Amino acid sequence: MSTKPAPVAVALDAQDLDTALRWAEQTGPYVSTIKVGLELYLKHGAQAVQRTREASGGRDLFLDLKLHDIPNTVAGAARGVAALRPTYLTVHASGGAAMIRAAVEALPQTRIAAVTVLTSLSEADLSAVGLIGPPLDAARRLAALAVAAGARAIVCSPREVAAVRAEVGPDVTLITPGVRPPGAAHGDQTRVATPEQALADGADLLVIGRPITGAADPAAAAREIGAALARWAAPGPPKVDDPCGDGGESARLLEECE
Ligand SMILES: O=C(O)c1cc(=O)[nH]c(=O)n1[C@@H]1O[C@H](COP(=O)(O)O)[C@@H](O)[C@H]1O
Repeated sequence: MSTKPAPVAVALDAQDLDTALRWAEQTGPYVSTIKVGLELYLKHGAQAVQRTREASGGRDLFLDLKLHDIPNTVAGAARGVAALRPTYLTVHASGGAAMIRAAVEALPQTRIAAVTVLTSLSEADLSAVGLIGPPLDAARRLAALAVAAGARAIVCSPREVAAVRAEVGPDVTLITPGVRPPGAAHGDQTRVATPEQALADGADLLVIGRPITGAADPAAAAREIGAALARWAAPGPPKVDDPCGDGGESARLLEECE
């Protein structure tokens, strides 16, 4: 059993601070990072960040505020959270180059992470909002734009991470939500893959919420995911789980065996 923190950001998506604190404490030993997002931050603010970080044992902080506004406002918002010293802060890449650069310049010690195409959106959802074509094309285009504007991290679906890696090179941190262990419910996520596949395709950090926090025992769930990733990283086959039980033929994407 591995107890080394896995490259996982556990999403503490709760409105109840005690619940978030419990999750942070339970999962902290097994994950590298805690993610505080809109649900917790808007209800409890900076104290939720400080307290969950403490409860996690001082894990890295991924502050997921998905800023998306004019450059001046985003710069001000980024400066407003500077005291929290987040490792990562998210902005929407579709806010454009000037907005991304404003965040980067406002918070030079933080890796500004540009969100490309939300993992909940299908190709049909995208075309309904006027983005015609496969999500992969938009993700690649937005990632290139964001990195050129100074973003040092990109958030994308694990389905697109290999193409995004090819686009932005080795030095950018690639973060993938939409990660589901074999058999886990997808919920509102559409473009998903397994933790092992996401790493195999080049992800540096996996964002995982409900498969951990929705488990009867979040500590055990986080530990199990970490152990599976450690097994995967160990030398020798097999390298990718076989959730379909077909010898790996359709192991690449979970939906192919559902
Ligand atoms: O920026 C994010 O973290 C993010 C981007 C994205 O495209 N999709 C996405 O699900 N997320 C976040 O990742 C987490 C995923 O949670 P689960 O679906 O419960 O694993 C949530 O906190 C989302 O806000």
